[in-house]
Amino acid sequence: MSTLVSVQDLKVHFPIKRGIVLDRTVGYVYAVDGVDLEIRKGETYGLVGESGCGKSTLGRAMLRLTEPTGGKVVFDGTDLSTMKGEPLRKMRRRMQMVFQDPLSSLDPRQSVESILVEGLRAHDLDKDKAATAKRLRELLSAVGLPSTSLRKYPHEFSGGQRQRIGIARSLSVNPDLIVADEPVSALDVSVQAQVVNLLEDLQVEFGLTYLVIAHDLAVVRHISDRVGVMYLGGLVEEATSDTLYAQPLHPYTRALLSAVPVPDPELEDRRERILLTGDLPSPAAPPAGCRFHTRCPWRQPGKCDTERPVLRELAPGHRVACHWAEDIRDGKIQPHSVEPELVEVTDAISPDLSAAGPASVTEVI
Ligand SMILES: Nc1ncnc2c1ncn2[C@@H]1O[C@H](COP(=O)(O)OP(=O)(O)OP(=O)(O)O)[C@@H](O)[C@H]1O
Repeated sequence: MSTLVSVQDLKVHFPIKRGIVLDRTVGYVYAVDGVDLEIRKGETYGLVGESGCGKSTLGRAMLRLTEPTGGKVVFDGTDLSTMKGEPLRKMRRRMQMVFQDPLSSLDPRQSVESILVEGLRAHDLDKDKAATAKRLRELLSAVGLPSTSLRKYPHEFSGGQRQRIGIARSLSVNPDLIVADEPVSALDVSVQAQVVNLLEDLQVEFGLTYLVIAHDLAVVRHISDRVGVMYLGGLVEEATSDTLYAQPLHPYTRALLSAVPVPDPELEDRRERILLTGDLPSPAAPPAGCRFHTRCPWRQPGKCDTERPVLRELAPGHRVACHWAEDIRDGKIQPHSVEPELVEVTDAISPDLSAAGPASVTEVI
């Protein structure tokens, strides 16, 4: 499979401003801090991690909806980082986004017809009236809604139906890539599977490539060919879905998966449970060395707190950013309890960090 998107050392650092006219930069939120990944044509790449680890920012920076601070995004052979104006707008047609909350991403004052036509108009695809009308009917039928929906407004639909409208809108311009940011987490569990199945059917029908962002490991496992795990702005592990769930190697991935119950009672009894201590550090003051070392049950004396591990390939297609991944895999080192470290936050940057977290351990396990 050839590569559709290549992300190289991507960084998004949001400045923390102070002063009466916010003219002083007193620090940065390192939301995405050096991510390398590739998404292949036709695949579904799942991105998981705790709230605030930078998943949405990475997705938005890939589409240049958020301006990267550094690094490159190459889309189908073209470097997006240097594109501007009309060429960038044209390229955007090929990359669309589906959002978490369909109610807030659809304008309540617009009918479904005008929501869909607006998407087409943005890319000059609404010139022929008859062709547009036909396209709208096709789109609704593709997402399983009747053509009578065109005259209705978002509030007249259920959550699942609204998400179908959001999906139809993103499909309207014939994209190659869809970034779906928590596409089912705002929906009732009973309709989540229907929307996931719809996304899968549409992928086959229209030859789509997906980046699915989710905190729910079960959703990601079900839908993804490959999965990347993020922690504090960096990718810590990446593998095929089956490998990642069967043999997680990074301590953080192990902790995340150890929190997921297994339906088989015998396996459930034997399930490894790793309790992470301490809060997720602030992305404005990430720990030195390995970002996970302050909470890592496998942490060793030496380089964990001084040297940031690179993402390296341990087996074909299985990349891990941990100094001790082989020893963990071979059972040469065992988890131990971790004393939570006090992370110093200076007064200059602390008040604004409420938006940046912290997330408590209970969100992980
Ligand atoms: N526009 C912005 N300005 C400043 N900080 C931001 C901005 N957008 C995101 N952040 C911060 O960047 C970090 C990463 O946020 P992001 O939304 O990408 O994480 P996430 O993993 O998608 O979390 P969630 O699932 O809660 O959305 C957070 O600390 C967030 O507060």
